[in-house]
Amino acid sequence: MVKAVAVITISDTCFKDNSKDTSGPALADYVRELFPEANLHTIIIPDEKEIIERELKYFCETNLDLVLTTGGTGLTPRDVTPEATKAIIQREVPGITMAITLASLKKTPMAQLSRAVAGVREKTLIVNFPGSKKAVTECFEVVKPILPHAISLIHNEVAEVSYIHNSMQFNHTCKHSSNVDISKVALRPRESPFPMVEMAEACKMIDDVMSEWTERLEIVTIEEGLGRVVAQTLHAKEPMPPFPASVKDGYACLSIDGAGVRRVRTAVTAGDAPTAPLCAGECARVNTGAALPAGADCVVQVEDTKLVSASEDGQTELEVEILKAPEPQQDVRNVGFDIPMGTVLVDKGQILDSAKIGILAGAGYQNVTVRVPPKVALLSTGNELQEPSEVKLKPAHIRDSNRTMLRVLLKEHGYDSIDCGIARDSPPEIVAGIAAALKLADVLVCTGGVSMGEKDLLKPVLLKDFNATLHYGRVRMKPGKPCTFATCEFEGKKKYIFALPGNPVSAYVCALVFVVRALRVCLGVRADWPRLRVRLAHAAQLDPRPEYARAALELHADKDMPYATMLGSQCSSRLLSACGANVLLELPAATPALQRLPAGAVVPALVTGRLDVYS
Ligand SMILES: Nc1nc2c(c(=O)[nH]1)N[C@H]1C(S)=C(S)[C@@H](COP(=O)(O)OP(=O)(O)OC[C@H]3O[C@@H](n4cnc5c(N)ncnc54)[C@H](O)[C@@H]3O)O[C@H]1N2
Ligand code: MOO
Ligand SMILES: [Mg+2]
Repeated sequence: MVKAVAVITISDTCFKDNSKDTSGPALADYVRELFPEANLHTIIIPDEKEIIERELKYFCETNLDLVLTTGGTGLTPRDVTPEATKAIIQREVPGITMAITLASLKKTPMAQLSRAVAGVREKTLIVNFPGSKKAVTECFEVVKPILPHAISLIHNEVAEVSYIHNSMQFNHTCKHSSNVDISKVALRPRESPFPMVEMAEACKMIDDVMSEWTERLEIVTIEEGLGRVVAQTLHAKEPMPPFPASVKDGYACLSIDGAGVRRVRTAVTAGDAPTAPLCAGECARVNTGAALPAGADCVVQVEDTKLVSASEDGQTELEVEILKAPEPQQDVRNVGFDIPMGTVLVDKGQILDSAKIGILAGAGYQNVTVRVPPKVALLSTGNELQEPSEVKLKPAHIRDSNRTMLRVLLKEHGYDSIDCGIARDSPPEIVAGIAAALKLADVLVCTGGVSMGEKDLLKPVLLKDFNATLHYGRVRMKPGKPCTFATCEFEGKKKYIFALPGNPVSAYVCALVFVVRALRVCLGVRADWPRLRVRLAHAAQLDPRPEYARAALELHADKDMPYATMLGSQCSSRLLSACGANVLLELPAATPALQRLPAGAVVPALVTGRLDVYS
């Protein structure tokens, strides 16, 4: 447990004018995020070796767990932070500075000029960072995953260390079997050992991992292909129209005849094969879509003609007057006008919609080869869960809503899934539930048991019993913080596991932003949800985590942008907040300066629902 941290800004300039300090506040924010329960001390001191040494010693003597400095690590004569740090530490930790330098060198050759030091005095870890906000941000990312563990090691926290060792096998190569003892509640870690990754990192991990998925194909009828991703490019094997066709109901003529009286030689309605070619001075009555007789090169609509003579019974037109001289090709669709032969009708990677299916039908295709998404299994976990169909609830029980919600959420977005029931909160039951699901599916989506309680067994079971690689175990997002993405080998095949939080809204949001994304990556289609800029219809309180707020859009023709109304309390348990939502608003994390967005503020919104269905 990290109780106290100090962030020291070391800079003559910032010491004189505190408002110039940007790296210190940035570092303080990162520390608050990583150790929300720790007391945080922030000070600004000048580039004076004695003062730096005195302050570092003071913080070590007052038993701080961690001291981070920013500034004074470069080559100017006033840069003395490394010297002061070296003078007071008892053990150097060169790996930390090496890791920072290696990572920074990828971004800038200037990293060669940093002389930062990391080390331990008594029970305090001290790490020097450079003095810019950008550098602090990049360097903190590098050390973030090891800080809790390093501090536990310094404090010799045996239980925590062993758990962290096991859980830290993700991202790394040491895939030895885990010895996490999850049966002893007193030994559970008091702080999550899983680094909190940013949303963008989590998405990138999904994209990298899921893009390994090898394409699987199946042939379906074009109608069954609705919403599916086409795996082969289909061309027009014949032109559309296959004959020169009239665009209007009128008279097919020779444009060279100009205006004037014509003999109506024949009538051609749609579907009639044209008769003998027209000669000069003749026309043919035609309907929209009818084939033009040979010789005709234009159509004059009936409105631009006058009857000159007819048979006595009024059944037959004998002569008409063309009132205005027609242009060549007027109101004619020539062969291939709509679709020239060889045109790409649907391209590999496109999603079939009604128009494309119509085109394929018109072009004589009956079947289409489409990509097959991975098989998805759904598993709920929790001792408190009963089947939704059960009429009577046992004391302290609830009905499982996640499985049904996820099944239809996936269906809504075009994916089938296999229901694998409920596993109780015991390691053998969870192992059995996961194993049964992995036998049937490539992707397992389970809910519950990923947070910090003694019954939250998913991560330890995945690590220990499935030797899984955890790509991430926490994400800086609300809802969905403990969301987990893992892969493992099972019966010789790679499996992909999304362990979503049990809270219904967390499961809903994580399924949209992670699971649907992963399935889209497998199909090789655009993975991101479309983003709109929308205005808040009301003020919104910001959370320390970036938030996906469920909202309904109102589309007003007279307003410059759609207006978004959040759907009541955004508590993670309250699925009513997602009912009727067609967007997830991407609300930024609160900062000391910005705690609330006013009504009318513009925010990005992920369009996850239908915009034509709103109340
Ligand atoms: N000490 C801490 N506690 C919690 C933290 C934390 O960081 N420290 N994180 C909170 C957050 S954020 C979330 S989200 C939840 C995640 O919980 P779990 O994934 O461990 O899920 P459970 O504990 O099993 O259940 C949570 C909640 O959801 C209900 N639930 C579970 N499954 C279903 C289902 N299939 N259908 C309907 N409702 C379900 C369950 O009854 C609980 O009420 O943890 C916080 N705690
Ligand atoms: O992240 Mo949890 O999903 O806030 O409730
Ligand atoms: Mg829990």
